[in-house]
Amino acid sequence: MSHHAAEALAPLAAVPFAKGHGTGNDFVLIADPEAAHVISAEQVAMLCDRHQGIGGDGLIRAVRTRDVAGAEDLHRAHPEAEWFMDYRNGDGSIAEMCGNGVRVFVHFLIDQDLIALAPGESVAIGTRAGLKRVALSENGYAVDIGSWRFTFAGQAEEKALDSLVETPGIDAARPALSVDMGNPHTVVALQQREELEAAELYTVPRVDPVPAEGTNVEYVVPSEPLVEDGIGRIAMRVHERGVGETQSCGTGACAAVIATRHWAGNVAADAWDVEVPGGVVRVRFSTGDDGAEHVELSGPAQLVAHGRIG
Ligand SMILES: N[C@@H](CCC[C@H](N)C(=O)O)C(=O)O
Repeated sequence: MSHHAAEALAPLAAVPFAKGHGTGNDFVLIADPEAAHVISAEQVAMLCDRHQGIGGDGLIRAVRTRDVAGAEDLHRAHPEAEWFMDYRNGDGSIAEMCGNGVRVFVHFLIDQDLIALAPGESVAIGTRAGLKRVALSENGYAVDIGSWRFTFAGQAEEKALDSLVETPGIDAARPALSVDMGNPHTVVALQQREELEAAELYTVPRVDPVPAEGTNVEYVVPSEPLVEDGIGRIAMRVHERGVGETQSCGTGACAAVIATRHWAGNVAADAWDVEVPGGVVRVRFSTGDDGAEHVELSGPAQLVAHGRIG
């Protein structure tokens, strides 16, 4: 670690952390039950650095919802959501939501004895994209991501749909749909598996026009057949806003299924398996208590290490 990094991280010296992942989307996790730590964007970027830090696609701080500035309404409306997922991308920027992250977050809360969760129960978690319920499932953890909408640069749904994305390694711009999952996504339709493999995701893809809040970009290819035994199947790679290429993106997988279902017309699939470089996550649709279509994401969550900073 450089002298500068050591100095910048000094206020966090000896703070315990865990390292975890969900299908290879990896995170540094810090429990902050007393809201004692202000972690700057620079400190997040240093901790997430894969060469000179712990390494991670993002950093997640577990803090009580009542202590989060900006979460007052959420706390009032849902006092049962004791814990808040304070999520930062690897570059230190703030993201509203992380589908893989919230599963790993709940696993971490259990690991730290901050909550207990029995099969059949769910826990309410505060996020910048609102309340999310997470339950144990036969597929690891399942989170109700909530409702979604097509979006584009703040326009209404009817005008929302198309954009073009240029990517090194792919010979021409490809059509894309922007989907708001609480955080922004642009899903790019590729024609075959070879294209998915050829896409070079070391640089930020050129999305035209660029959505106002920036975007995560998912590249998707349908399996053949698209639906087998009632399960839809797609393969996906992702370039995450504030990170770069990652091995998985949970909200991105939900957006990828929504876009694929739209492109494919009426698809009779109860559930969808999304193959990502780090594994497989499952996406299901249901009608929520609010009458809107909800998206459920399920998949594994693992902790691989515990340590102390500094
Ligand atoms: N990997 C996440 C999404 C993390 C946030 C994203 N990079 C953003 O800026 O919106 C997921 O699993 O959903």
